[in-house]
Amino acid sequence: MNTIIKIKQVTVRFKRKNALEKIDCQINRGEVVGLVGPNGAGKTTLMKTILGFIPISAGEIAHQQIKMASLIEQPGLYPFMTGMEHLKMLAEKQTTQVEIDRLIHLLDLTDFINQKTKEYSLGMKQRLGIAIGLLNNPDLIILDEPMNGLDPYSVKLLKKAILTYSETGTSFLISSHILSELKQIVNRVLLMKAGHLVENVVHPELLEDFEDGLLAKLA
Ligand SMILES: Nc1ncnc2c1ncn2[C@@H]1O[C@H](COP(=O)(O)OP(=O)(O)OP(=O)(O)O)[C@@H](O)[C@H]1O
Repeated sequence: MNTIIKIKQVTVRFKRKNALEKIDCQINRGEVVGLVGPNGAGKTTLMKTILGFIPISAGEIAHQQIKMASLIEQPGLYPFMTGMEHLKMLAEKQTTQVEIDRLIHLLDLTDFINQKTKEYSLGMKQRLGIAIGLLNNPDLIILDEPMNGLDPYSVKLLKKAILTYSETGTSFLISSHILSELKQIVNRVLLMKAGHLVENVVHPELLEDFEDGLLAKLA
């Protein structure tokens, strides 16, 4: 298995509190990893630390030269630019119009892609944000609560996009409060509580059987 990032004994300390406590985990190429835990568990801190936005207090994050993308909170969009203008502006040289059109189709952005983003609903912004994240074929994309505020159709599109891209080698780290929300798409689930990784569920197809026990661990 091709590991693209390895988190070794990572601790993050904010003032007097450890938000992450000796976290050990890894993400493999093409893997969809869920990160589940209650409020304050440390999910966002772990994601921001992997992205290099938060300094590590102890431990190490090792990775090869990989391209990372993220969607944490709401996407930063320019209100007076259209969705298409965003995609064209942010596309790297090697990203073709065919790839842009594929993303527009996959996330069903066609009807509003030429509208200014100030006219977008929350769900439309989120779908465009995910398209932007996937735009330049990152090795790893980190999505913090991407299903928050999405209607069932948008959730379905997002899940399809995740599965499509993971099949061609993109890895995903996706956080959620809700274990069941991730069931159909993840290869593995990391459970976090109070800054600790409490479980690494390698057979998410068994989540159903163990869900009550796992939820009890998070309570
Ligand atoms: N910049 C910061 N300064 C001080 N403490 C922080 C900071 N950011 C996060 N924390 C603390 O670190 C802990 C983990 O927070 P984090 O946002 O990572 O949790 P989370 O699992 O993403 O929670 P939620 O599901 O509510 O988003 C919390 O106790 C939080 O108060």
